[in-house]
Amino acid sequence: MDARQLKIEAAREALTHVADGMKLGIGTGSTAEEFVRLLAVKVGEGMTVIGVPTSERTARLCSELGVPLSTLDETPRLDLTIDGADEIDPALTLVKGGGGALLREKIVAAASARMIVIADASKLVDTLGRFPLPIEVNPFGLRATEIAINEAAARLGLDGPLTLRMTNGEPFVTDGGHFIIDASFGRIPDTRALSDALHAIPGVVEHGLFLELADAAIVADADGVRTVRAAA
Ligand SMILES: O=C(CO)[C@H](O)[C@H](O)COP(=O)(O)O
Repeated sequence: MDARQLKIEAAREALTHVADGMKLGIGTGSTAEEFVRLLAVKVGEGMTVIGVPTSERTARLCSELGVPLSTLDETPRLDLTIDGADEIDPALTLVKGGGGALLREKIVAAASARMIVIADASKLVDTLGRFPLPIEVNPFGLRATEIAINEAAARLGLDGPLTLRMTNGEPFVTDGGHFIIDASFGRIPDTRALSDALHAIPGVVEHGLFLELADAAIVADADGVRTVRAAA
C-alpha cells in the first residue's frame, strides 16, 4: 500500500465516527484532504453535516467538492474535529503545523467535543521532536521573538536552529497573517514546560504542540488500520 492509500484508509475509518447532523471541524494537510474527499461522497449521498475548515486551503477544497461550510463564529461548538498531525506520541500529544495551519487547527480542536487524528504509522513517535516544531509568530519584532524563543528553550535544556519558513523566496504567511518559525530542538521530553514557556513570549501567537486535545488517533500501516488511545 502506498503512502496515499494509507492516508485514505485512516480517513475512511474516521468517517465511521461521523454521524448525520454533526458539526465537524475539518483539518488541513494531505491526510485531512483525503477525509474531505470521502466526506464529500457521503454528502453527495445525502449525509447532512456542516464543516468548519481549519484553513483557506481546506475551505477551497470543501467548496469545490460540495461539503457545506460554516464559520466558527456561526457554529462555535463542534461535535468532532478530524485532522492530521506531523507527530503523535503515546499520550496523543501532537506536533502540528507542517501545513502552516496550526493556529486555526488548535482553535477549532479546542472548540470541539472530540478530536480524532488521522495519519499513517510513520507519524507515531516515542518522544516528540524529530519533526521541527512549528511556532507561529507575529512578524513584528521577529528577531526579538527568535532570541526569546532561544532563551526559553535553553532554560529547558533545549537547543537547535530556528528556521523562518519560506515560500518562493518570501516568508511563508499563515491565514492569520503571521510567520512560522520551525524549531529543530530535537527530543522534547517536557512538552508542557515548553508549551508554557512559548506561550509566555509576547511575539509567539501559538505553537504546534497540541496537548490534551486529541481523543484518539486512527493510524494506518501495511497491516491495516488501528485506533490508538492515550496511554494512561
Ligand atoms: O498540521 C497540519 C497542517 O498545519 C497537518 O495536519 C500536518 O502537517 C499533517 O499533514 P499531512 O497529512 O499532509 O502529513
